[in-house]
Amino acid sequence: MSTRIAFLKGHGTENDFVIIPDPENVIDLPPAAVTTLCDRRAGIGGDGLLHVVRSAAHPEAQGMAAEAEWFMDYRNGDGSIAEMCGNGVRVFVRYLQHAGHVTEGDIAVATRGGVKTVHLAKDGDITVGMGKAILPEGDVTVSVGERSWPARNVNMGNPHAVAFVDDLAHAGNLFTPPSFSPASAYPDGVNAEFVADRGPRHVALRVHERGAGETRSCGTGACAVAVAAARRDGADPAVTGTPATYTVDVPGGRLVITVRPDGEIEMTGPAVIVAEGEIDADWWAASRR
Ligand SMILES: N[C@@H](CCC[C@H](N)C(=O)O)C(=O)O
Repeated sequence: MSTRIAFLKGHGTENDFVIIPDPENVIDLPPAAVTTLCDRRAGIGGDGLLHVVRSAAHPEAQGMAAEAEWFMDYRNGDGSIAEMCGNGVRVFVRYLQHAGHVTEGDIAVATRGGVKTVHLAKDGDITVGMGKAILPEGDVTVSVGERSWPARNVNMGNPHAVAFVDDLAHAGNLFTPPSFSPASAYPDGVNAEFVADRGPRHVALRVHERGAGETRSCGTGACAVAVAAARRDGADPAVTGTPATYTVDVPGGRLVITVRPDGEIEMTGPAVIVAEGEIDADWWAASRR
């Protein structure tokens, strides 16, 4: 492996990522390397890492290579692997555009949550076909400090627990993860969204992400929230036959989510490349000892 490793930094509604372009999948990225790169003091800093690999070169994506040239090998900032990242997939495609790998149009991206179609315009916001949500049955309670709320399970490829609250401040500082009852509800961990109403079809959320802590946004989380809100509001498109569009404010900006009668979900939001550079070879070598 060459010691010259390129990186970029990007964000989507301030959910920020270290981007490591590695088309042929030759860079060794064990969890410790990911945590070091995502460290905000000793590394580059990010909620997660987007490892950009050709699908044909990655064992987890070879089966999707005929449909999607590129695989988003997404890692959480703590080094763990997640199935999907909604903000990440927009930033991933913004990177592909920046690098000249794709131009405007519909871009298929392989993820662990399946192939996603991303609509890319020359500039402006990016729309992603996020697929359908699964709503596992089961009563779950989420607690922060002295407060508890019922939570709705929504799986967007990755797991979410959505709780409607009167005031986002009631979720506390979220320095520690919320707790769940039953404690066995999420054996693989969960992303927890706390949601407050802002107006008709307009909500705001805070999120505690599995593998990252509180972040400024979560794209899959915003989709999970729109699905849960539509059910709560009697606007479930599967029942009404009419699409439901929700504006979801996150601490880092705004996402717009549309749920269609067939269950397909579209997410629209920004994606920004902030910087690019080269990782210092000595730092990289020392950080891996
Ligand atoms: N921020 C992401 C979600 C990233 C993965 C999540 N932390 C998990 O472990 O499932 C998004 O924008 O969807």
